[in-house]
Amino acid sequence: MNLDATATLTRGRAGQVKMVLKVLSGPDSGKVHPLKQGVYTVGKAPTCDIVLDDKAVSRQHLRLEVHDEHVVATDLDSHNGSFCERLRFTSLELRPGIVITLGTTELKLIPEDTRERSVLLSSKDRFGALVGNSRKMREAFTLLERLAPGGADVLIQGETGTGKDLCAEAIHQQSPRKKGPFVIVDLAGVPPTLIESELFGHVKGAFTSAQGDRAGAFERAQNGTVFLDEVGELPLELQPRLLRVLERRQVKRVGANDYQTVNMRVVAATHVNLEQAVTQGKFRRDLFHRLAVLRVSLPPLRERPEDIPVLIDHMLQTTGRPPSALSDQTRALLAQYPWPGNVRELRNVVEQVMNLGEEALPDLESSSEGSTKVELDLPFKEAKERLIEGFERDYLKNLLERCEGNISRASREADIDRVYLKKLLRKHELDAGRET
Ligand SMILES: Nc1ncnc2c1ncn2[C@@H]1O[C@H](COP(=O)(O)OP(=O)(O)OP(=O)(O)O)[C@@H](O)[C@H]1O
Repeated sequence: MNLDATATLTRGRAGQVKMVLKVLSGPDSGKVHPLKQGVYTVGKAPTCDIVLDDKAVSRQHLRLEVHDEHVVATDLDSHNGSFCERLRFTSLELRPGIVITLGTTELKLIPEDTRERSVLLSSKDRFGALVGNSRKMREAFTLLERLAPGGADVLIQGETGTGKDLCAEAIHQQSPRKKGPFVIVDLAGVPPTLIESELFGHVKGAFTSAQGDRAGAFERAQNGTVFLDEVGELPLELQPRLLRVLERRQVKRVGANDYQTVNMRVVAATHVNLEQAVTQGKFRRDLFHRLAVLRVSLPPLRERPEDIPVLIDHMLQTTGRPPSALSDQTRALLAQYPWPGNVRELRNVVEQVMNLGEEALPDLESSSEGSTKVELDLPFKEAKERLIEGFERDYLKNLLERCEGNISRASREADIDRVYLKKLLRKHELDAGRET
């Protein structure tokens, strides 16, 4: 490595700031280094252009060559290595948005002119208690951030365990109604005979067991939000009454003569396909259209396997455990399972493993399409490598299929650098004829 040459190039740095390097974690967390075209050294030595006060970083750790739209990062034979997506690299072309790790320090490359936008985008890695880094979840978060502060009713669709409850609560919390009540009615959990009274309330004597007046959910949610979970379970005969509530904000208690005006927002959720329920005559078309004005879909976990590591880290963090609490082997196993019970099932398995140890990992059947399986009779290191290789191959195949072989799209969807993606595709011989 020719440090003199680097110094000459460094002096040649000129022009406008092209990008910034933001320190996301480690002792220098929060620091931002503007990068102009030219060469920078990164390391612990005070003579480096970007000094990191991290014991696990070498004195001269990394060299960055900043170009117009990309940066070439070269490891300077560092002791602990430079990593991207958990893979060690010696030289890598970095595109804006990418995160690299040196020691315990994570560094993110952000284009200067969109710094503000990037911060906003990264804040979309979560919405309330929901986390997710996949493109699909980020899109859902962007939509949710926009619609939550408004007053319009919302329909959340998603399979069981995809976070519909958490999503409804976060919408309430991020709305001007957050100081008001959040009233939940699980329509699948209330006996059909009681749903009417639960939703609309009743007056004394309206039916045999009505011993006093009772306000229904809509009234109880005054100035707040009503969450109608499993709205598809609402009996057909009650559906016109819900429509009236949505359209006129008026409710009449069972047995009462007059309507009362209510001021609340309705957030409804369903795991069934309501359009199909409409065609089957189980759900009123007018009610569906009224409910579906603002629709958010939470994708199943099998369609966003890249969220699995993020969710696992989040689960470990919320229970006060370090990321190392789960071995790479267990992580690889969890990452290749299709999770029919979605995030709830993943959370249950992670909790089980945390409490009982990794031996308690249930026998997760691998996806029918997947070729990844644990080969227990091999030496540990080899078995682990094969498992990870299998996961990478399955993941990439699925990614390419989803993106119809378009590499740029695949790189965006998987949120991995295009050059790195191409390298992975080459490694797994999946690159034939793909140049898009
Ligand atoms: N994106 C997410 N981030 C973090 N945790 C999540 C996420 N999605 C779901 N969970 C976890 O999964 C659990 C189940 O989520 P939730 O009850 O919101 O799902 P649901 O879609 O409402 O399921 P159901 O249809 O069965 O009621 C939550 O308690 C939470 O721990």
